[in-house]
Amino acid sequence: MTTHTITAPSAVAAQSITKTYGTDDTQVTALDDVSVAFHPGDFTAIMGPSGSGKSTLMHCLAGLDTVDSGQVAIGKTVITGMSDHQLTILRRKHVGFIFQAFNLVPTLSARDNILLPLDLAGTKVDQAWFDQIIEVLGLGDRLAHHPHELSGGQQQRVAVARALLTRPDVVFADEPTGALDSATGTEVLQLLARSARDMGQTIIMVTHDPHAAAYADNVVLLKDGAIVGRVEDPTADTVLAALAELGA
Ligand SMILES: Nc1ncnc2c1ncn2[C@@H]1O[C@H](COP(=O)(O)OP(=O)(O)OP(=O)(O)O)[C@@H](O)[C@H]1O
Repeated sequence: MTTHTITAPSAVAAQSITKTYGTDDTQVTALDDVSVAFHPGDFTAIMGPSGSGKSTLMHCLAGLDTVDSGQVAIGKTVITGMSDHQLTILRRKHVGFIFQAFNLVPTLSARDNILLPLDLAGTKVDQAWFDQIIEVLGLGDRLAHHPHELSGGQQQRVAVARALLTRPDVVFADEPTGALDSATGTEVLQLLARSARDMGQTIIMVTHDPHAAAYADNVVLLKDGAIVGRVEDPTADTVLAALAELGA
């Protein structure tokens, strides 16, 4: 694999990325010359009105979608221009995902779901790290259970464990509490905040919920495919005010 290194100490960085969908009069500029860097150990929320480009940005940063121009780097590796195969391998080792719908494999136990990315990457489990994550997430007595035997919150904790186990450069969380009741959602958000604070995990979370964003260290605000602001040390109130200013 050909890799290029960049000097910036970012976990993830985008340099002048542009992404359009469609052609001619149906053309939509989903991302318009976006540059942004996410520092190691930071928990960042991406917010903005519907259609502002949040999902597109996350997909481009994660190497799930290509950019028209500009560059994306994960860790020290520029991923722009990589083949699908190269991206798949890179994602297995360097990126974790947490989705609203959990995306667990129904036929596998919680333990095997958590170990799946390591198995796919052919990497040996770091048992001490596994034990620590399981303890922090309170999953010790649930490891033999299958997803349908777990509550929504437990399933999402399994998804969080799966995302953290490879010690990825970055975890992308897409509305991770969208399918959870508010108490369980709070628990998952606290775990994410803790994994950033205590484990140095970089987390980028797309959310519509100002209360969820308040668990992040900072919020990046998108509008019409461009970054239009940031909220540092957000609270639900400061995020709501910033969104109101955007007309969201
Ligand atoms: N596959 C696609 N084909 C055509 N247009 C698309 C595609 N994906 C996204 N878009 C358009 O790109 C723009 C940004 O979409 P995106 O899904 O990134 O926004 P978002 O902020 O995540 O929205 P939401 O909050 O509603 O999920 C929108 O105008 C959308 O219609």
